[in-house]
Amino acid sequence: MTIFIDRLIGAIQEKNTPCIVGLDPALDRMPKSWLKHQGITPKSSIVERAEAIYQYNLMVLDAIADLVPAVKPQSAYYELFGSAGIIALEKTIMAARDRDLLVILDVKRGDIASTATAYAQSYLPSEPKRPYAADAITIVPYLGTDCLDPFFQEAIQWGKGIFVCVKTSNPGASIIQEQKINHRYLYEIVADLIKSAADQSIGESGYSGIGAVVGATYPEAAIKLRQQLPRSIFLVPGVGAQGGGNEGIKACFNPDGLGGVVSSSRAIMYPHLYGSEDTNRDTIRQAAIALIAQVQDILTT
Ligand SMILES: O=C(O)c1cc(=O)[nH]c(=O)n1[C@@H]1O[C@H](COP(=O)(O)O)[C@@H](O)[C@H]1O
Repeated sequence: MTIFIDRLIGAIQEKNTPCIVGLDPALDRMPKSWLKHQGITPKSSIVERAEAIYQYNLMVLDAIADLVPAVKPQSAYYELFGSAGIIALEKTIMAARDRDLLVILDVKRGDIASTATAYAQSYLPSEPKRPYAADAITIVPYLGTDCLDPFFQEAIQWGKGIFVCVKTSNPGASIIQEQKINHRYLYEIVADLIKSAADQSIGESGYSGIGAVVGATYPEAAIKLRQQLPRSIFLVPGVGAQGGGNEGIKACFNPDGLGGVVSSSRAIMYPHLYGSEDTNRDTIRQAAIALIAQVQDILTT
């Protein structure tokens, strides 16, 4: 069995980019012309809307599948439609796998040990054909080590990945994550909790799939965290729509040009909202190519 981290690093090297695309399908961001073409109106049923988000994802997947190593669906955009949305998420995961893309399912879960195990078994099952079968998930750390360990154990057992929210990209993150305890930031203490599981699960690629979410919006934190967790893979959001800069992206990578995946959702999925005249398969592809070029430039200079 080739474990998640080695498949991810292999796909990054094959596609020659650490950029990934977030699948956050929101009807109110989709072009009106596209919705009209799909027959979506204010009277459309929940099932029709959920099918529309799946169809939109197919357009995005077809535009970017050969360019990037992975996609990151955010569960909330699917849960919004109840069971129909869950079906749309399952179909999206399967469509991504069919296109040889790794799937990082963004669920940001966290709970007491017994429930954490159930979450991990739901999203990271050993059989790839199970619903929700993702390659990695995002989790939140604030219930403590007994919340983290079941996720780590399940992931290590089945060769999957975990991204712990260590320093998130949002503007309010510092109010909690930059609290100081004994002269150290809370995010550094959270990183300590990951280190031992990460060190015990280093793959042939030299990296560990026990990783961290580190926003591109906080370069100083990223520099510290890169030193603290040298072998962990970082999920790096906050580029594009959230304005994270080159410095923050660069800080998340090691000198070998590896160590992170740079994730962009809205700026890729909805080019018409970010300066492009239209959104279609071509403009989505162009948006992904632009991100890839930007990141390549950052990592090679
Ligand atoms: O885990 C994430 O992906 C994540 C972590 C974080 O710190 N900040 C963050 O924006 N995200 C996710 O990234 C997506 C937003 O990406 P953009 O549309 O590119 O800004 C949403 O799905 C967020 O939930």
